[in-house]
Amino acid sequence: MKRKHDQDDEASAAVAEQQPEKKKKEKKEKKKVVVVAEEEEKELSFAELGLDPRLVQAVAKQGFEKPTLVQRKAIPLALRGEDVLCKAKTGSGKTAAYVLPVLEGVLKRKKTDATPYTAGLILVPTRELADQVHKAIEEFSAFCAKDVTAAKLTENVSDAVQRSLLANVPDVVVSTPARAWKVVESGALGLEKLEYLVLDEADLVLSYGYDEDMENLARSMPKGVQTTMMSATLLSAELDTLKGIFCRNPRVLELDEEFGEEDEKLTQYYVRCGEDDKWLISYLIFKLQLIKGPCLIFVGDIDRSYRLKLFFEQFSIRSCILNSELPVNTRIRVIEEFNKGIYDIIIASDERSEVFGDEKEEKGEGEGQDGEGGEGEEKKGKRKGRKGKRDEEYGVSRGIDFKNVAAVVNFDLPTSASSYTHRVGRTARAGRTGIAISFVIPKELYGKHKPTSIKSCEKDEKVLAKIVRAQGKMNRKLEPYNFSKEQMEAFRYRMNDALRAVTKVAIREARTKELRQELLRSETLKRYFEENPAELSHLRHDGELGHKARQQAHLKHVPEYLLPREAKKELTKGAGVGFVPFKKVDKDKKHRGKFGGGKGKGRSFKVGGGRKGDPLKTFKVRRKK
Ligand SMILES: Nc1ncnc2c1ncn2[C@@H]1O[C@H](COP(=O)(O)OP(=O)(O)OP(=O)(O)O)[C@@H](O)[C@H]1O
Repeated sequence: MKRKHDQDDEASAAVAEQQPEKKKKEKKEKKKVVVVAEEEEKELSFAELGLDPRLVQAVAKQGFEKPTLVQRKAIPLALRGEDVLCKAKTGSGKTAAYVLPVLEGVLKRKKTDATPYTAGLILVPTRELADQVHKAIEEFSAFCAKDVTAAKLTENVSDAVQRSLLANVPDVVVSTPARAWKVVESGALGLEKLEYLVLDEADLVLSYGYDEDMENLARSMPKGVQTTMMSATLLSAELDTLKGIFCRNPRVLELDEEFGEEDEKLTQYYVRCGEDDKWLISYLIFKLQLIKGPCLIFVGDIDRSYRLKLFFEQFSIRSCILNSELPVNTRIRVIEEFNKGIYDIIIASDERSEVFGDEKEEKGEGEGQDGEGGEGEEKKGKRKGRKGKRDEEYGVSRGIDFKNVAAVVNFDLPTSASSYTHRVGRTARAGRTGIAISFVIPKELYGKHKPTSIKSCEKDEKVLAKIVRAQGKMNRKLEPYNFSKEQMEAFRYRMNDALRAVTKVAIREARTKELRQELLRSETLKRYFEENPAELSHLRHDGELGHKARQQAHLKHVPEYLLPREAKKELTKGAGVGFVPFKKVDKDKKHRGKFGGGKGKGRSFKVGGGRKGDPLKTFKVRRKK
């Protein structure tokens, strides 16, 4: 990729020659940043950061009492006009850290110059994220809506509509790189007066195959655009590429190290078990309500998500699906409804970050020898050409602010440590506590239960080792859990019954049915169907055919005699928000927040409603020695 500030080849070669010098200088710079950061450690308020009172008012309206670490560090630098390259953990408040300075800049300029032009461009890797960032801008500019306007370019709208949206000359545009380039190329969006550029989830913006769009966009911008780049996971190679393209001398903020173990709000467990056991354990966890509160379950692919949903339905466990096949409006609606508390369980297949997660990491950690590197190459080949019904701009584990998630369950482990970091980052956000549970298939058990086997789990143990290392670098740790086999066995026949009912045909039918329903709901297709009623009736008629998973009434209830005494109590108490522990509650430890939780080894969880018992205790859950 070419540099925005210097596209001349000779100059680039000269820059390359100066690399060692540059690196030394950068090292010094980085040290300088850490020192600056320490000096600024005083906990400033939003007003003290130098923000416009209208922005401060909006921030207060959202209930933000004081800036988070990343906001305290990044906002002053950005307000001073510096380029910022920032790595801070998931859920730490990066959105406000980059949005507020852009809004501040626009407001300040408008006091003396009201000329309309697009001054800020915020690039994000997915449409869901663009929608979320746009909403955040609307909230932060609630008290200055007349002075700052923003548009997002990710709606499923026609080019004409998008053109008219841009004809109003929004101050800030939020988009994926592909869409931004499309409108710049068509002349609908002018970047000649651009002042602020933000790349959120910066590493992913590169790895999503947006290279060409980024290159084109960089060429269309004036020199000296102030650039901010944010991510929770940035490897040094990516940092270098991004710095090379967009920044001259960015201030680098790496905020991970500043979190000690005592600050940790995320509790992480992994469960080593057989392929069918994870279905059994998941059934128990959700049927016995051992996890309460909103929960995200990640699975390896789309078919698997429907399979798990249908499997859960056999037991009357309700869940909804999120995947790249669903129309973008549906995905956004699902996220909104989950955040409003309409659904408690989302089963998400995170195909997109799965596809690109490994390559970077293999390179970054120098561990491409285990066979995954080759797979990466194959994936790379697919990257540009992969077109079809799945959305190329989909992603749920990156950046989406699912609210108050009590637990993230990696039903299928992701294939990279960075993908894991982002998935578990959907919980324990903004200072709340959260829990992550990951199923890991030991090598000797992989492929032993064909009906539930999935290729992506073949190297679970190797991936787990990488995850443990990566989390260790962030002062986080994963702890093992073992479930008592004997206690689980009583439920196994029910699980097998349910699994048998969820046939491939039932999955296919569920998948097409859901898609069909969403298409019928789609606003953009309404007019088309009005004009083509025959197509609509065909779609509806089609919906009446096909197969369903066999419904088995006896599975919907857990018979009394199967229930461990304490778990029975939980079921009859009804749903209450709170996490029910996997182990004995230590009476000496205090309740630490809405979902319970604590820190360090031997941490304990408050049982919802102050209950004494621990239902999972009855499963003889124990930590491995
Ligand atoms: N100063 C603050 N005080 C309280 N809550 C905050 C503050 N800043 C942000 N939040 C809240 O924290 C949550 C996470 O913020 P945000 O989505 O910006 O995190 P992030 O760092 O971008 O996460 P990710 O890496 O997953 O993208 C949001 O719900 C947001 O409203």
